[in-house]
Amino acid sequence: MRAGRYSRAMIGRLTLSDFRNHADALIVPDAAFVLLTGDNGAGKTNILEAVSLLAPGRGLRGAALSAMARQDGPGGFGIAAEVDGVVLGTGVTPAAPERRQVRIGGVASSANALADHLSIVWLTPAMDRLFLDSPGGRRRFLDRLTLALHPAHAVHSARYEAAMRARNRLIADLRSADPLWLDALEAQMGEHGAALAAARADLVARLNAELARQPDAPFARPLIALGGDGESGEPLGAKLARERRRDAAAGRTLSGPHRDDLAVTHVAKDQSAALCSTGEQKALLLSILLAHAALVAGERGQPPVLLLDEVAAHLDPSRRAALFDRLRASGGQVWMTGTEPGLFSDLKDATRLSVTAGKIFRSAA
Ligand SMILES: Nc1ncnc2c1ncn2[C@@H]1O[C@H](COP(=O)(O)OP(=O)(O)OP(=O)(O)O)[C@@H](O)[C@H]1O
Repeated sequence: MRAGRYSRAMIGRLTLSDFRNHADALIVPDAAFVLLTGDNGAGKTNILEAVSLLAPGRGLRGAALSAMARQDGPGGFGIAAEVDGVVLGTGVTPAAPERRQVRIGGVASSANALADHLSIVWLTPAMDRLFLDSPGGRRRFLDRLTLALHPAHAVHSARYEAAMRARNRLIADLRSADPLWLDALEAQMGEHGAALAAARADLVARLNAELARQPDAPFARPLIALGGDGESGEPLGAKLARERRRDAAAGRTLSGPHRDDLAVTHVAKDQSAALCSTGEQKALLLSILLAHAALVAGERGQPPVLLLDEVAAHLDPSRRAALFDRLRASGGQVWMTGTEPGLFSDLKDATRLSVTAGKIFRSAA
């Protein structure tokens, strides 16, 4: 456990330069809740996206870096945040608009190193269809949660994918493929695939244990299960070797953790999440994220920063009040957006900001 290295993970000061529609913005939160309200298109989600770039990856929209620099700006953008006295900075220069640069405490660093200073968890409207759409989105969600607890997950994932791509190329012409090379690739897939599956299974078990500790009402309690074909007990490497011909006919690898899925059940209703109402699905997702935030807090000794985009508007008043209570109890910093300031009127301990066309103003409670 590395928790001793972490202090209070709160963003004390955030500056944006030429990021999306924000030419020059400064936010100095002085409370656990940071509330961003304003009309559609004002630039609220853009601020959450900027914060999400203080973690490894492409942020909460998964967008291209070149799309983030302000149109009509000089090209390039910068984001800087003070986290417990250390300035985390990221951005791109006009000369290299697709090369993300990271500085930690003024020293050039890697995006992965950001995770040592700040842990960030988000929920956006784009995730509303998570239970309805294809398994790929659920796998990415699962892997994002897994990575927060198993830092090596990204490496196993990259090596597994690389070996699978190489295998897919070879089996496209199975007769002239070198069997020894296929053996080697399948052994790699077996090794990294087993690590992926184990980390995911560990995450799911810990999430379910955490969810069982959380109150059931008024939030829906989910039960999570991993669906996939890893149940047979046969090592993946051997299975892949046996299935070469079938995979060659299909033109791709049909077995392995790249086919896993996440099955979520609404416990009280004994119903799949996909059959639940829109608001119930949102509540299930929030329960999972809050349980995950509790796991991250336990692992790191520090709760993550939560970014909740347009979450309050989807909940009825009792669920909204319960959410605010749970968020306060989580002890972390929470950034929330909404078009209606009235949604947040019950929150006394908040930095209230109104956003209008890329300008940010302090607003009264
Ligand atoms: N690179 C960019 N340069 C300038 N403006 C941009 C850029 N990218 C996006 N925008 C603008 O940012 C605005 C969207 O901002 P954002 O998504 O933060 O809105 P929002 O306040 O969250 O709105 P909603 O309530 O509708 O979700 C749009 O008007 C869009 O044109």
